[in-house]
Amino acid sequence: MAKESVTGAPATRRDSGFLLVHPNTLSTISSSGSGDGPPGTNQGTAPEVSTNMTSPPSLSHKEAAPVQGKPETCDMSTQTPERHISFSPKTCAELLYSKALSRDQLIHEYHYFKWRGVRLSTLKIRECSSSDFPPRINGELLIALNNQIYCDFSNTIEDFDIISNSVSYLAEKSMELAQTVGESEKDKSPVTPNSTTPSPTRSAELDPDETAFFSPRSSPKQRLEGVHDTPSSPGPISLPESVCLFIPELPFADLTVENVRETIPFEVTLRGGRKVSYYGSEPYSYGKTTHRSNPYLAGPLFERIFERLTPILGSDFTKENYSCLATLYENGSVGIPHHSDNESQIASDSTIHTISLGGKRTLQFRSTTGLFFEHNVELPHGSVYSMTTASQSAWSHSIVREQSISDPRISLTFRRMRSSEQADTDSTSHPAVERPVTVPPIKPPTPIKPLIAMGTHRRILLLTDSVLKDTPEHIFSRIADGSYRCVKKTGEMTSSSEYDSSITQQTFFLDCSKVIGDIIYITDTKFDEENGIIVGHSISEVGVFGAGDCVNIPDIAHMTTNAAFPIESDTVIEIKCNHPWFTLSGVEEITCVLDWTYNYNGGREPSCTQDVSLTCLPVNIKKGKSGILPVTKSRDHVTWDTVTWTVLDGSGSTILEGSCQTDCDGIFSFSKVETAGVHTYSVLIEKEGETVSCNSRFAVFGTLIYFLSS
Ligand SMILES: O=C(O)CCC(=O)C(=O)O
Ligand SMILES: [Fe+2]
Repeated sequence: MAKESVTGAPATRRDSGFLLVHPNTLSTISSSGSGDGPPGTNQGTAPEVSTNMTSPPSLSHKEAAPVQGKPETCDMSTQTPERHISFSPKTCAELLYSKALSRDQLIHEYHYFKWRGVRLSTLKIRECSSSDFPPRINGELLIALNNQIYCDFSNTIEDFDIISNSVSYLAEKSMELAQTVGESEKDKSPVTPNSTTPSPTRSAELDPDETAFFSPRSSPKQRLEGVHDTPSSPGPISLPESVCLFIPELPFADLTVENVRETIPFEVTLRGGRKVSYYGSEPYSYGKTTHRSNPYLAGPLFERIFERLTPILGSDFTKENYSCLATLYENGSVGIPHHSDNESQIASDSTIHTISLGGKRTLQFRSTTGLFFEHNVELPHGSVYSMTTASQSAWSHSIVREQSISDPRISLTFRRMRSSEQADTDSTSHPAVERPVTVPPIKPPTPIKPLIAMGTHRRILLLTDSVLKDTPEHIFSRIADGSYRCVKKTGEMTSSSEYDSSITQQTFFLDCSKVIGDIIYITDTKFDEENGIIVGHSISEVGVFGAGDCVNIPDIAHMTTNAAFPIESDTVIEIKCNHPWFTLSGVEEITCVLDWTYNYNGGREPSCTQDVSLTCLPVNIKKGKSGILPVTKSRDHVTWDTVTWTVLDGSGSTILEGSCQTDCDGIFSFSKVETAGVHTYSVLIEKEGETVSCNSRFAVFGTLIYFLSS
């Protein structure tokens, strides 16, 4: 007996998030419209596809037909099988919600589906923070899987009876198996639980009174047969014989519900309205219910049951070995939810045999691992079905509630229990259900070729060392679509007193981690140590577009990276900042800022008209030092204006010239000046028609300029 509910398992298929996987084509297959789809499934809607996908292999599905000479499978269906499969809820849950699934794996899966041409349209990768990134991808995968991915294939459960941690693996695997489908079914040999040499029943030996429950009847057939089932989901045509078998004919057709009720008291009522009585030498607990050991009732009922079944099921089918849970379902509104009888008190190799009396009810099997299959098996009055150990480890079963049924039903379920001594000496619980779990290796799919990079997967990471609280937003507004989202600021200074000029080089790493299509903008703040002023910001841009398609637009000279271009999408880029006014510290993680707050210049957007002051600024550059020539005053004023500046010699000839927008803020940087040759020059600074001339003395060596005095 199992728990009353299966944690996490959906109540209905419709609710369950079953996954339909069609890895090898996304082009034409739609759901059958049978209503079996998962929530949100676009039934009948062709999924978004990549046009160059190959067609699915065409598969022939066998009609369900009993195989002669061996036990029948459980199939009475004449339905045409659906041409897709789904994964069981457990597998889905493990796959999509497992903590074991790393972020990398999720990203891997994500890209797998992208690569397969599945449009993961709702994922806003760039809008997520690192903490909710995996769930978002999970959600997206779930949607994608539910809606768009189908597998054209049918096979028996064993082949897919795996607990997967990789959708892509399953998808690839299913493609392989799709090629061989059909063959394996044919070759399956039946599993016959406790098969025995039949012997005649001994009912004739019973006291005439004891036979009152039972009509005289012929010997039952002495073998088990596969039950007949109706697949209620796409999947194997028959319920595998390794799951459930019937004793042919109806061994207890002569035993009525009323007969049994006269003997069995059904004193315990369980949740859902089932009434139970328990008999057996060992106690039995399931869910919150515990049954103490309880001797079998004397009298004809159990005597006769064992007499009839032992010859069929095997000599160990005895009252000593087997317990009986008798369950009364007063009518069709009482059922038993999906569960597996996998309690540790049940012997690991016990087949569970059930006599079904009264109203004809439906026994439903669902696979719990690997692919999803669902089978309905009708339980007519007087029938006996046997569930194998496999049925408990890889399947759940339930008695479906059917409101229209008014007849009561009684089931007598026999389990071989482990003895107390066994239980004491063997502390391992449940070998029966601890079947080896094959966790397929996470097999990387064929290398992901990004379908498109630029503009499609665009995410922009802004890395800044701003000495201000936040880097002004407009600094990044040059970025074409303005779609920057993420800003990384570490080691930022909050005041100029924190500035450490001894830091001349720092290295940080930027892990692009397969985020294809990223554009990474790296900003820095220029800080005039001598004057204690911030003189501007700069941006470096790195595009990560996947193999063969990368760009680097270094905008500033003082940042270098180790990255050879093009950059592979999973490259770790090392960026060195080797100027004294940088105070970048390590960048380990990327933080996405969703609620960007503009906090530069007291929140005021700089104005392009008022902020640049064209004045001759004091310059103090010493020999042996690097430095800057401030051209504009920019502590609080940063504009879009383009400023040009020219260094002129005494004769008016241009010695040096340059221009910058205010995001580089009119500076000109020096390398170390080792030798000073003294000359007098003038500097002409222009901005939007305004001109300022500062007559200053500079020492200029080649491209080096050394300021002497104004
Ligand atoms: O009533 C039945 O046939 C099934 C009962 C059952 O699954 C159980 O007792 O565990
Ligand atoms: Fe059960």
